[in-house]
Amino acid sequence: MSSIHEDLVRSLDSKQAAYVNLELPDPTNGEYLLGAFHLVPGGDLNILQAAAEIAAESSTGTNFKVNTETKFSKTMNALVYQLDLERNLVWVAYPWRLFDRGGNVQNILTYIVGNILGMKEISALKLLDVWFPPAMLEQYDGPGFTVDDMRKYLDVYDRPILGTIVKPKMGLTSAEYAEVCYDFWVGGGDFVKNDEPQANQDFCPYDKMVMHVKEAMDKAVKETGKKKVHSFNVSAADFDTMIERCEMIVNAGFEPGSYAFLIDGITAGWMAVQTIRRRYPNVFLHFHRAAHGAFTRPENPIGFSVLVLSKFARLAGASGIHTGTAGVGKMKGTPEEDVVAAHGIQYLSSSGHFFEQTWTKIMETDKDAIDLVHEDSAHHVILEDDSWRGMKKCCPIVSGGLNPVRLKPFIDVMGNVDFITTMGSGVHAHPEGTNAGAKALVQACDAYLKDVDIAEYAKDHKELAQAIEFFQKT
Ligand SMILES: O=C(COP(=O)(O)O)[C@H](O)[C@H](O)COP(=O)(O)O
Ligand SMILES: [Mg+2]
Repeated sequence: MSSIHEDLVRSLDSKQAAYVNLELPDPTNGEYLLGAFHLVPGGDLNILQAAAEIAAESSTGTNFKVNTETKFSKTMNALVYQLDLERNLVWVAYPWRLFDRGGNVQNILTYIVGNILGMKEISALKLLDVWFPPAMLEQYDGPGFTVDDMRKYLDVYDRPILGTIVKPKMGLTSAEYAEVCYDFWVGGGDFVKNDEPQANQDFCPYDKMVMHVKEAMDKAVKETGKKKVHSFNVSAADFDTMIERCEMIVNAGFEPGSYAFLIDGITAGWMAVQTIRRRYPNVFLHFHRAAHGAFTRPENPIGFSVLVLSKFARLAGASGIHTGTAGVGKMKGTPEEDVVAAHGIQYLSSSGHFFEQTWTKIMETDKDAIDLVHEDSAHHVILEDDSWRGMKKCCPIVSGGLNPVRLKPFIDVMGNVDFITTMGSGVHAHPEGTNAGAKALVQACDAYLKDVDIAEYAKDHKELAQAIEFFQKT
């Protein structure tokens, strides 16, 4: 241990010392969930003292050593096990026996990004990356219905699933709403989502919206001969209403695979996410992350990263989560944030900001399973049979502010096409309207797949030419 670290350890009081072990033999021995935090002390404490207070408050402790602790309770203490003083980074190991049994994600978050974000002892505290041991992954659902299942339903492979959000965000009647869906679908789009606040507004009653969407989808499928998908926001005031909305959709005659359930995962909550995952394992669970910016924006010193949010969404069973456009669209974001998050949830094994996460529940002893694991051409680890052994993939959903002109620039940053893109203004602001907007999106995707520059391709694809003219000038 370096002398600086020895000095810091000597500065700990007896309570703090019980939450630090800079010589923890093997943090990856399977007992611990690991977290890497950026931490700047906020008061008189040095970084190790502050980190110890964080470890205490986010596991078994409080601000004073209590007389009621026991020999066993001390074994549940989180432990600060690594420091990087240059970058103000601290690593904490959480005995995952601390967490509620039965695969409860909100319980973990209550510990590791709960009270500690409010403590006086920090002026900056951000959970940048998290690592789950294989034995822990066994306890969590992971996704049920994946984007691969959606691809099979749509018969769409080797390209992004092309989607939109109906705009205006709110204010259309249910019939007007469904008409926009129809225009997009017959323009060649695959996937339409409710916008994240769409619910049971008096001017667009939920039951009528569902019914009109079904009619529009049937018409579009008949005319195009292609399957279509609609993602319904089922977030609601309470679980009964949420389930009622799900059942309304299930009983409206939609083909299995043609609908997804959208949950505003942060404002509706993790229990809503996991309830839907468990009640409807064969429905694509679409995690919209409205309000995530309060925690994840790169300039926010207190919160957690897009990668952390996305990893927990996969653990909870989201089939897809919005992971951002890496700054190509309208939202704040960078490739280091958004693309790392996207790769962190769509592969079986990937490098995060600080941890290599392998999403297999394969135990070392499960030798026959190991040879099912191999690498694809991009050296991403994939599991031959994406069965119980591996936690299924979670699909990046890429949206905010994209348009046909920005599709290729985003793909170039993303490095693959295995995502769903949902463009709102990028379709409905097209000078010739939604149907032309959809055609422009399809044409931009075709140009990409044919490796033709969109300006070239636009020469004999008018909707794309109009989109370039319109979106490039803005
Ligand atoms: O309605 C939209 C996008 O509409 P538009 O395409 O008109 O911007 C989504 O709610 C944002 O994608 C959320 O952002 P993110 O996807 O980053 O979570
Ligand atoms: Mg939206």
